[in-house]
Amino acid sequence: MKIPFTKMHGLGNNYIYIDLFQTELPENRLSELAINMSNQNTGIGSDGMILIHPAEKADVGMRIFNKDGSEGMNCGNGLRCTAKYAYETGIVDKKEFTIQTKANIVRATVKENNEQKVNEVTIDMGAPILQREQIPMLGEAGTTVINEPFKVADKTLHVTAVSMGNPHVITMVDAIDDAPLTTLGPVIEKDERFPEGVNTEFIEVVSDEEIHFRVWERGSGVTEACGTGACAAVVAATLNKKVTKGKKIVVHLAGGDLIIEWREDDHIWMTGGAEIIASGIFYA
Ligand SMILES: N[C@@H](CCC[C@H](N)C(=O)O)C(=O)O
Repeated sequence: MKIPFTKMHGLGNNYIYIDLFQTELPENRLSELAINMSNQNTGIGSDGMILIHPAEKADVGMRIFNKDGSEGMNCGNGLRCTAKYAYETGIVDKKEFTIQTKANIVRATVKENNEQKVNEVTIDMGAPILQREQIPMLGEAGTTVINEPFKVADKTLHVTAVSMGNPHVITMVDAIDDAPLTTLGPVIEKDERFPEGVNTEFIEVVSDEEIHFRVWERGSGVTEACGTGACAAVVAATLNKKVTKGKKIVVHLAGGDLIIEWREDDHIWMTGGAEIIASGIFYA
């Protein structure tokens, strides 16, 4: 099989994008394709694979597969790249349009530079989900998980759990560089209290408008950035009274900055860049 692809990144969180408006892929090989394309030695090398496809209820659809072949429900950086691709290739012919993911339908707004290239995308990501059983996380149904003691390995963390359509567990630390990302990230990802696995974030809240952020992603490990994670981090910081709802927060990720705003109507808005790296043919 010869598969045309475009590799794109949002703050270094990089995926192989396949345009299903142009190409067909067999459903039963998607997971294997994601694993093979993501391999940096025998594939293209990436954090996973994203399919851009026609959607029934939105202008365009997006599906995300992690590096290990598992399918995610949502991807913030992927949404901004999908928006850029859809606008620049003419899949959509307006600057505000909708994108359907497995989790929900979001609204994207693209901004162009002088060369008619999209250099900034804002997404209304919708409202966060806080009910424990909807994250999902084991424990008493109907409760929320805010600064809850969580024993893991020989440590007790205090975690806040948020779903942005995909599950996130956030721990606040005093110094981001000392966060136990690579030691506890893989352990928490597979912890049985998260029956569907979890994306693990450590954050250092610097002020009412600034957060440092590092992530261990479910299915992909350490990545440079996670858009849904940055949204979840701002929700967690707000619930823990470290930042104020309604303010624009700069989230510093390893690959760059995102502006996140949790508005009074409960919707979270994410603004940041999206870049094309390369395009070509993958021989599967
Ligand atoms: N990098 C993404 C999230 C990708 C999916 C995640 N690993 C999951 O399995 O939930 C983002 O930018 O949000």
